[in-house]
Amino acid sequence: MTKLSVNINKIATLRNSRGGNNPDLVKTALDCERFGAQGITVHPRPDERHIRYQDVYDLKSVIATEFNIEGNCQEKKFIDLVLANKPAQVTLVPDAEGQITSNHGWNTIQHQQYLKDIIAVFKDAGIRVSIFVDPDPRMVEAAATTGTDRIELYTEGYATAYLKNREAAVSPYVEAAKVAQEAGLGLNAGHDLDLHNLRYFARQVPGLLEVSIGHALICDALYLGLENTIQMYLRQLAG
Ligand SMILES: CC(=O)[C@@H](O)[C@H](O)COP(=O)(O)O
Ligand SMILES: NCC(=O)COP(=O)(O)O
Repeated sequence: MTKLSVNINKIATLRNSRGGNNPDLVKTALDCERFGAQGITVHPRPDERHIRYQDVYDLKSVIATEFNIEGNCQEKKFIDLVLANKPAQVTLVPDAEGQITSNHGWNTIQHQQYLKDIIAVFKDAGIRVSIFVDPDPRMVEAAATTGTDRIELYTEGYATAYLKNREAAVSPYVEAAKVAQEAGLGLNAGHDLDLHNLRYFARQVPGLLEVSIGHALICDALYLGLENTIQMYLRQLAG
């Protein structure tokens, strides 16, 4: 079964736009769980433009499903935040400063030693580690030498190419997933997955343990309601 982890960054974006507490991020996370989400994902960024560091503490104390914190482990503040909260999973993303959103995976060959060292820190704290990678077999093979438990395949390329030719779009992801399986790595995926492209991806990619979805899901919820939307995403994953 592939788990759905709802990324609630966009709820925080909306809240921050007026400075108050509407919508309430913690309540939304609990509602996502109540509506069937099997995990909650946040991606605090150094400028706190959506998720604030304090949000992570507030969420950690109430979330009953899998809590996944994504972010840039080259920031000391991020490492301290994760170690203080001990989520079920940390996903390491190589964001450059000022990026609008995540737009590439780790070069696991170039940063192999750095990743080994930082992954050991999180694993010593009992936190499962996933690293964000492009669907490139060389990057997946090198990821397997870092000690990470899982990889998260960056799916923006799939989402963009899906409407033109879905077979070609998913093919590198299927290959990357096979390499991950052979190497004993767990497999997550995320970025720009939506109600149109999710079912095909989940059916084609072997061993998919979890998807994290935020932007499209929260946009859909504006029209369809949050409970209904989460149920619709879960149905895409059910086959
Ligand atoms: C890691 C990833 O794929 C991103 O999608 C991220 O979690 C979203 O971040 P933003 O909400 O800041 O665009
Ligand atoms: N890891 C990907 C994620 O959490 C959500 O990405 P998106 O659905 O907001 O593009």
